[in-house]
Amino acid sequence: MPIVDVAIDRAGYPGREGVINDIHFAIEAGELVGLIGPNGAGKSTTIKAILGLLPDVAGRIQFADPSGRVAYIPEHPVLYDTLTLWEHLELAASALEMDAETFEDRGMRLLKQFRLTAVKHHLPSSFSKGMQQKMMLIIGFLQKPDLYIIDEPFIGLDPKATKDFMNMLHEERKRGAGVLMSTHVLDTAERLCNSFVLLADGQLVAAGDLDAIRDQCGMPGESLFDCFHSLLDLAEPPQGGEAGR
Ligand SMILES: Nc1ncnc2c1ncn2[C@@H]1O[C@H](COP(=O)(O)OP(=O)(O)OP(=O)(O)O)[C@@H](O)[C@H]1O
Repeated sequence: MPIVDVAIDRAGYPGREGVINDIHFAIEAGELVGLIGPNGAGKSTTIKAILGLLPDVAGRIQFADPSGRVAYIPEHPVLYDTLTLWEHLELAASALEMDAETFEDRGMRLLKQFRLTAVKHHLPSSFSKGMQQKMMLIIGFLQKPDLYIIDEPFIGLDPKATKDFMNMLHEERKRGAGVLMSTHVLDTAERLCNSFVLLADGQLVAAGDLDAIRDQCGMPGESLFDCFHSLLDLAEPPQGGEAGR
């Protein structure tokens, strides 16, 4: 059984119930699934549905281990103005009921890997965007979860940090963790993800590995970027002007 089997028939918000419809996919152990789609396609709504944050979800979201851990790393950092970086990690560790020795060891190692040891006792509210994002990633890695759900990790990270982050994620996948990662950076997604879920206008447009996506748009050998745009054109014919008539 996959780490999570997502079968959302319909989900949305109070007063806007059908934002996403018929979104079905699974995340297997060790998989990195890219959640791709234009602005407003329903990526964050899908993530919220999986996390159980929406009041009404028609369908079924089934975890292999219902008591397993899910680490959600949001696109926008969540910071406490008066806590230092290390205190943020301590807060996360205490919520996870992690023992002090494991926390100290893992926390220090992650600070080193993300090159933040020197600012351990600084306030993250004074950090750059990328440094704040690294802190959120560290909090995610601290948990060693069964499933990572990561919302757009690449925008704030510099190339070195991106590489370090991907290496760490690779190690976690070898351990058996699954990853769902929403991103607009399609060339990076093409290199890293072994499977894709393409959304447009709240619907699943295509899903599977790159070859399956290529088959679905009839473009063998093409890039994810080109397949994605071809599928979007099919899903949403141009509107207005001559083309829309
Ligand atoms: N809290 C909310 N209440 C009502 N509608 C919402 C809410 N959040 C999002 N929506 C609507 O749901 C639709 C999908 O939005 P969502 O945030 O899931 O898209 P997205 O694919 O994550 O977009 P982006 O790439 O811009 O982050 C949009 O039409 C948006 O206006």
